[in-house]
Amino acid sequence: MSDILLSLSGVHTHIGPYHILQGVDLLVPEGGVTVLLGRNGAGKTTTLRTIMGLWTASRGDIRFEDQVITKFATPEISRRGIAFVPEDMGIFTDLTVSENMMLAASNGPIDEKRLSWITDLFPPIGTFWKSSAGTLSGGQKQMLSVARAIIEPRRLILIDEPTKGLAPAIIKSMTDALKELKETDTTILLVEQNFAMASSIGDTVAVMDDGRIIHAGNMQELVEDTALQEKLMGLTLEVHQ
Ligand SMILES: Nc1ncnc2c1ncn2[C@@H]1O[C@H](COP(=O)(O)OP(=O)(O)OP(=O)(O)O)[C@@H](O)[C@H]1O
Repeated sequence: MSDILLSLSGVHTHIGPYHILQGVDLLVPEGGVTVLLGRNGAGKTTTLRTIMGLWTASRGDIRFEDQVITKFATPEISRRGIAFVPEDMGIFTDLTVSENMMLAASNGPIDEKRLSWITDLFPPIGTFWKSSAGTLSGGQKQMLSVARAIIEPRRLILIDEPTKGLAPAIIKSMTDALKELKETDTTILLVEQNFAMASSIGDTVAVMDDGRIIHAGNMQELVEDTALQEKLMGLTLEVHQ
């Protein structure tokens, strides 16, 4: 079995008076892609935000590598090598693509070799380097958002629905880029509702509903087990095939 890079055990998160995560148990093995599936409102984004310290778990433990990080502040979590690509992409639309990238590089100047790898991965980053990020298409903004997150090497990247609202050709470019990223030392925890995309890239899968994980296992097993798919799909998943 692979080593576990990140684990959540019995994690509860309250947002104001609302009890959103109700005992999340999740294991993210080191290397490859873990996909988090589930219907709208299941708690996927809240799970990512809780890992990142943007919400603080009211109960339970989050362990990253050999440390409990549950109560760490977001900058500390980020320093340990976890990056977050939020659903709204979090880019600065008034700044140029290059300024967006420079601001994302917290350890000083951008490493040229890494930047050239990133522009190979996402060609629009190079093409529109001097353009305002606000003028990019939805797919290009999404690419910029992922590019910012990986401007420095990361141990783990949390990506929230990177294909939402994108055209099929752009979904393919994004999927190809994430496949290449997963061949590096970066582990990916991906929230994705597009099962065709999720199953083409995922190694392990967890399905959420009502603030809990209701299924966890190998992605290939879920792909082959149509009865289980139907049971989970009926409950939670949108299938785009
Ligand atoms: N800031 C907030 N204040 C109050 N309730 C919230 C807040 N953020 C999320 N929630 C609620 O928490 C629940 C889980 O939301 P979350 O965004 O984690 O779900 P999700 O699985 O990511 O769904 P989606 O695919 O729609 O983003 C929902 O019922 C949502 O309304």
